[in-house]
Amino acid sequence: MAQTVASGTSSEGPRPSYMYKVVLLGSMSVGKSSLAYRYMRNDFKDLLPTVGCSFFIQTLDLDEATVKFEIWDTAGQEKYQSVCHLYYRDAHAALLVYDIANKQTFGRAKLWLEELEKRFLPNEIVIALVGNKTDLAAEREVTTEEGEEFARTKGLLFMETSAKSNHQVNDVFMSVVQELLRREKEKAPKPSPQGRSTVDLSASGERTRCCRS
Ligand SMILES: Nc1nc2c(ncn2[C@@H]2O[C@H](COP(=O)(O)OP(=O)(O)OP(=O)(O)O)[C@@H](O)[C@H]2O)c(=O)[nH]1
Repeated sequence: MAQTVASGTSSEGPRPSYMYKVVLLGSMSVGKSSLAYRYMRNDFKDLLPTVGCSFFIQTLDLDEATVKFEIWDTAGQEKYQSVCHLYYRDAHAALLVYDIANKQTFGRAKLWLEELEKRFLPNEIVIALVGNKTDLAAEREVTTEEGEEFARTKGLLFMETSAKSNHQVNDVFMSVVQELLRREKEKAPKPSPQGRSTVDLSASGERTRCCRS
């Protein structure tokens, strides 16, 4: 994954700095833009449908690292689907968003997962399944258990949110960051018994990418 120069210091020495691209995918009107807007501005308002893609940058100063998040909000309308892969092809993480009050959008999230599975190697990208609009509890068509079960079988992070009532929006992005950082740690050089570092060559440098574009 993309590690840039060390920046800042902590009690344990210089803090590493990472840049991650996170892409929001899902059917039209599930609330992708609203989630991004809530996360970036802590606000909720009626937004126009996304045209193509919009892009935000958020910097997080965490204890263990500085993380620069590039958040790519894609358009859910069918007419933009053919260009979507251009937006997610070098992503480090994807949020597959559906509307808990619209079962069809849950089906579409599953199709998005198939698409990502074709284009990325296993574990190459962190994927979170996000059931949005929990404030519409009375209209719910997808149970929490259905979402959880699907995420569990596919090894995805899972969370239900409401961009409107600000339910777990920050938590979704934070759990994605934590998972990305956990994977960074896993790949970090491990000290050998003699005290010398061993480097996992398969995990260092540029990521191996799948063949499709
Ligand atoms: N009740 C409720 N409505 C929401 C929530 N999030 C978004 N909405 C509404 O759902 C509609 C679509 O929201 P957007 O954020 O534009 O959805 P989108 O997925 O970005 O849509 P596209 O840009 O067309 O792909 C808007 O009317 C929002 O106000 C939520 O958490 N609860």
